[in-house]
Amino acid sequence: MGVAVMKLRNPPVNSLSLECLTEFTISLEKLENDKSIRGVILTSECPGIFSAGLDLLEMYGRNPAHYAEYWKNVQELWLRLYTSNMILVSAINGASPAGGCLLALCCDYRVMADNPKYTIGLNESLLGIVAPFWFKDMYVNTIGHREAERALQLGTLFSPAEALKVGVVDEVVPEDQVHSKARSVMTKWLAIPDHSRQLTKNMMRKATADNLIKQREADIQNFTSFISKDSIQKSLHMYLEKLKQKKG
Ligand SMILES: CCCCCCCCC/C=C/C(=O)SCCNC(=O)CCNC(=O)[C@H](O)C(C)(C)COP(=O)(O)OP(=O)(O)OC[C@H]1O[C@@H](n2cnc3c(N)ncnc32)[C@H](O)[C@@H]1OP(=O)(O)O
Repeated sequence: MGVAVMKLRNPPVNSLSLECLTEFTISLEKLENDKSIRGVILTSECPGIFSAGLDLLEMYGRNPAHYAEYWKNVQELWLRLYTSNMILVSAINGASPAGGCLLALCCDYRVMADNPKYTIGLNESLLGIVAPFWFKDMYVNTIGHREAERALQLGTLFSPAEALKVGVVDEVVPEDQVHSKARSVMTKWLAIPDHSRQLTKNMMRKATADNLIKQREADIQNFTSFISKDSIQKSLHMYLEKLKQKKG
């Protein structure tokens, strides 16, 4: 029926390394150019994890040129996903912090597994970093200004039930039904003529995407100087240590 399933697979946690981001963007572009594909279901092959978000090791202990290159690719993937002509449905079958949540927010519809261990949200402030304005804009578009303001400051990671209530996800279903539900949602969206749906999507999202497009270079510079700061590198170091300790 012209639907592709994209499964993220970058073990152990589906972090978005530079390589993973680049492959993702290329795959998406191929699907976009394939006239037989009208929709994509985005999901994960890592058990219990949708995506751990941006790869912290791409933002820690590297040089400014690397940060700039990485950020350019993060922007590129976001612009392509958010403005895709295809119908994107996410089947969120695991934890989805920060960049993981970003991927889900780019979709037209979000189905999440009803497992309270899985959380979703833009938790950047907990890491001592700040969600960029375009992450914020997309959050506001999805859950409204007040909820976004609170969730961004607190770095809230919502349980599936909370995420549903606030509107971060559209539907929560038993874990074994995430894929079948995503498929049935897709069928409903496929019934709408592409040209009218695409123009409507464009009308809703263009201003947000254009806001980044008109200042892409400045955003790269901002990211690079922010992430290069000693204080920010220290915060990331502490966060990585905390992740390690949790294990031990
Ligand atoms: C002005 C403009 C300003 C711009 C300012 C800058 C803006 C930046 C925007 C940032 C966006 C982001 O997405 S920042 C990324 C945010 N992501 C997170 O906070 C997720 C952190 N991770 C977790 O919470 C957990 O790992 C979780 C995903 C739930 C899985 O838990 P598990 O118990 O299954 O697994 P763990 O034992 O924790 O992790 C397994 C290994 O993976 C590593 N790992 C986990 N998440 C990772 C990650 N995102 N990147 C790299 N590595 C990661 C751990 O360190 C472990 O490494 P080893 O110990 O070596 O095995």
